Amino acid sequence: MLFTDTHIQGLSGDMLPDKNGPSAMGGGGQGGLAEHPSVSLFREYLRLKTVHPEPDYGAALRFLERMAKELELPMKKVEVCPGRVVAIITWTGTNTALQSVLLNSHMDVVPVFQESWKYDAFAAVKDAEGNIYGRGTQDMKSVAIQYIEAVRKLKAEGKRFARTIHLMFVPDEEVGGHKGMEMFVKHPEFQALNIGFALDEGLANPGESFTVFYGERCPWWITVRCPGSPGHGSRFVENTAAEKLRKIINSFLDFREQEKHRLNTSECLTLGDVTTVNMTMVKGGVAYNVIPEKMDATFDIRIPPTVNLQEFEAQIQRWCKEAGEGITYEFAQKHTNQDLTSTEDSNPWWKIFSATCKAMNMNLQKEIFPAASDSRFIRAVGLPAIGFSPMNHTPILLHDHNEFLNEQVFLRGIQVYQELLPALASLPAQSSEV
Ligand code: MET
Ligand SMILES: [Zn+2]
Ligand SMILES: [Zn+2]
Repeated sequence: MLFTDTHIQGLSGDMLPDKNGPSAMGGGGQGGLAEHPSVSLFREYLRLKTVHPEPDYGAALRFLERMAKELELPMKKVEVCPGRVVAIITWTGTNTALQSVLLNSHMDVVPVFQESWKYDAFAAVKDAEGNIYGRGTQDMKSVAIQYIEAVRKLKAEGKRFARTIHLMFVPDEEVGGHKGMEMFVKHPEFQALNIGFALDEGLANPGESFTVFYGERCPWWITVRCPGSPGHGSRFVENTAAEKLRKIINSFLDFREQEKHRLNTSECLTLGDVTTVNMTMVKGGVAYNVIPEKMDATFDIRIPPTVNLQEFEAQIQRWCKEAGEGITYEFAQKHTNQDLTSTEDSNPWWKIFSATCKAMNMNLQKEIFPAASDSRFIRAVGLPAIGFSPMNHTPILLHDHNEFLNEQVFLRGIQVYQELLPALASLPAQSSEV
């Protein structure tokens, strides 16, 4: 469906919460048309520097407090560890005995290489086509604002649903979630939310379809350490670290080549169905003419749910053994839960989610999420979760230079949640709940 100017204006008119609401934050717009207040709000959130390595979570939390106030909903803050706060805005349902719907988003974003960007990555510049540039436009500040704006609209219409809806904003997803969702799912406050189903981030789709994710690859971040004999750089020293490192790199990257070939020669495979391996750091050495006593290589490996993880680790052990004496490895990230969320009609949450999308003429492509999101921690505690960011006709640019999202695609996403939330939050009581 396409927006017309009238339609956008119509939406904006009744979405103005008050004079001090997001409309006051305005920011131009094209061709003399006032910018939609939801777009202005999105751009404001993009300008908050929640970027690693030192995200300004304070700014994000102040922003969210303001949102909760505007929505007239309570916001709870749970400090999972020092300086790491999870914020939850709750719209309580009429039947609190029922399980709730979780709308999750992370507040943090990854760093940028500013020299390679067309615009300041934290200025949220909008070009003449309505493309909004900024770190987090796709990953995933858009989704956070879409949740908020959909709830704002539904509340303004006087709606109320049986099930409670929680809007959750978590820190540190981009650095592994250890001080964020991984900790929070074990917290009593998480249990207390009584969640039945979760939505979290997905990926853009360049075509007309929308991609939805029912599982994820397991991220393994591994550093392999190769010890060796030191000596003068002019000699043929035996047992050097570099010789071992070369074999390690060859084993890992040969496997990378095989998997790449498998993906490229099979029509039915997507990135989420094969194992990727990338060497992301190499360390070692002190001087030109000193053979070092150790060298390290770090790999980012993503393993699909179909792979046997014990066998995969045994393969890594063989590679290390074959490369020489004394090689060790350690993990900075080793997720092992391979649970999937059912996309059969026997899963009532999936059934209502997919039927609601279908009713909006949205075509869904089901895939395994090739990267990792906080959904993996939600699934690991036994809850169903779907990764979904309503962005079609959009190139996949997360973590990339010039990440952008078009304002019309963004606004359409709010309408998508305006349909999805009532459907999910009105799902009748299930036999497991009574
Ligand atoms: C492995 S932790 C997740 C960080 C980020 N979302 C990624 O996929 O790289
Ligand atoms: Zn993300
Ligand atoms: Zn990311």
